[in-house]
Amino acid sequence: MSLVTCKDLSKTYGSTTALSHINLDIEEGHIIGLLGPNGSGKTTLIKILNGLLTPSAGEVYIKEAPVGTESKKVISYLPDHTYLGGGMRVNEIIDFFKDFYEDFEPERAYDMLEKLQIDPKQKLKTMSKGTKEKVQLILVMSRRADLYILDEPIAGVDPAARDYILNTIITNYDEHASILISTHLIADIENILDQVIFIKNGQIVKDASVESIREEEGMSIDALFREVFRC
Ligand SMILES: Nc1ncnc2c1ncn2[C@@H]1O[C@H](COP(=O)(O)OP(=O)(O)OP(=O)(O)O)[C@@H](O)[C@H]1O
Repeated sequence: MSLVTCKDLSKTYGSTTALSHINLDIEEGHIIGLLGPNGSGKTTLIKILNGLLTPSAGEVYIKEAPVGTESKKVISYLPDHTYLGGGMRVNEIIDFFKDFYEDFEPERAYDMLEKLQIDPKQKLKTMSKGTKEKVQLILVMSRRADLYILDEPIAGVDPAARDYILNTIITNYDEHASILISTHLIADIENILDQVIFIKNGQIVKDASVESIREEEGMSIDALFREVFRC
């Protein structure tokens, strides 16, 4: 089943066109990189998929239904900024997630916290930026969702922890789920991707499997990105 379908989707902010006639299909069982330069429309697209922005034109379906309460239940979303109240302890946030999301599995969250040596009793506001990001990613990946949408998941995380986190991402998701990851850290992440979407000035300029790109272009995704988007 198609997890995401966008038909002729456009978004404008006043006179700025952020997305222009996007047609997109995301199927089950893929890890997809949403890649593009600054201001190309990645966050706008992600916010529309999560119902935080409404399209100016076109249609969006999540599992064949319009974006709404039901689609929010099947998408686990990591935004590009901190959204959790700083005064809470991690274990309190875990309790909150457990009440809020039927598909949240606390034991997975505690297991990942332990591996990353994060104390569940610690308050968020006393944590470093990178640790806070790790906590948020752990929470998002501890749901049994159909679609994970991660907006810049590893930007503030140190390189040693990135490997663990990426490994956690690929080992913790169900084979019927898909993950859409927006990032500028392509070299770090490309080994776990099997599909990439290149977006430029609000338009999709490439939507292909990583395998076909490596075969046809004979280069890494990082190298191709630098070529396509050379300034
Ligand atoms: N609230 C807003 N009001 C007006 N213009 C906006 C707003 N949000 C985004 N834009 C514009 O829409 C375009 C797409 O922005 P968007 O944040 O989606 O890009 P992005 O690919 O996520 O960028 P980055 O990689 O820098 O995070 C840009 O031209 C941006 O200036």
